[in-house]
Amino acid sequence: MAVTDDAGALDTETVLHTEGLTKQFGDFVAVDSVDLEVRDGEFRSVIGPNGAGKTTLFNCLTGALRPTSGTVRFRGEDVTRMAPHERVRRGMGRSFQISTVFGGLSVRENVRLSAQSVAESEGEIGLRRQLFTPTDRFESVESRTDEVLAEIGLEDRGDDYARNLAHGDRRRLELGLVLATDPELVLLDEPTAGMGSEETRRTIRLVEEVLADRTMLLIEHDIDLVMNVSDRVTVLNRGQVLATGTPERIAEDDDVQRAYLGGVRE
Ligand SMILES: Nc1ncnc2c1ncn2[C@@H]1O[C@H](COP(=O)(O)OP(=O)(O)OP(=O)(O)O)[C@@H](O)[C@H]1O
Repeated sequence: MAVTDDAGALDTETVLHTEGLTKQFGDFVAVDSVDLEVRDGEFRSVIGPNGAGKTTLFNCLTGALRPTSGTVRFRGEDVTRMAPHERVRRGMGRSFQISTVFGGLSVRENVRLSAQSVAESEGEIGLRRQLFTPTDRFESVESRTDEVLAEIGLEDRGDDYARNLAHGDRRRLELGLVLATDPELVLLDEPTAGMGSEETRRTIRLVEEVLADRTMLLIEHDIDLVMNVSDRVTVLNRGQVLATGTPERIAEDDDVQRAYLGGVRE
């Protein structure tokens, strides 16, 4: 029987909540009435076979795509029709399969640009911080940049061109760009796409290490990879939520076994 931990589970504070989220391309329903509820501090993975609708769902969450119907709420606020940068400013940080690092800029400049994108102006941290977290933890974009460089372990590489970073360090920098926006919720779309198995494991460890204290929604193709790091796993199949539950329950779920593990994967 399918596990459905999401249903009505609003006991802990909800960070991200989708209801009936649907995206059609013509007659084809890529994301089909998805209800998701991600709780404060949770590490949630969304997995599914090729074509399940994971990236389309991700794009509806970030605002890159407008859903056909349904809602996306962040901290209770309806963000369904909000532009991507507005969501980032509210605390929905995201990272894509495609690198957003500028090779011709220094490591520091890359991080600073990202920090600045959520700041109203130099020396001032953005809307969300002013509204919700009156703290002097980050006095300026510069101090935020320093902090991020330390968090990702690249403080000694700040002046190097990003293009000169080794692959692993580049991954660190990519996560740093997300961190620089000080996200409350981190949305990651297949951060290990195109990697070999060892590098994949290293990257997932890095995600855990760097982003451990944030609420996470990780889109991932590889079911095995997310089992050790996730609090809960949501399985998508043909655009629909097949099951949501702890990794242990998902591993035992018959529907998941059939749809996902039963040879649908490449
Ligand atoms: N812009 C588009 N126009 C038409 N169909 C699309 C479009 N984008 C995605 N699709 C279709 O929607 C379905 C879901 O695609 P999506 O990329 O979201 O799946 P996925 O789970 O991320 O797959 P993968 O693991 O292969 O990346 C696929 O059948 C895809 O062909």
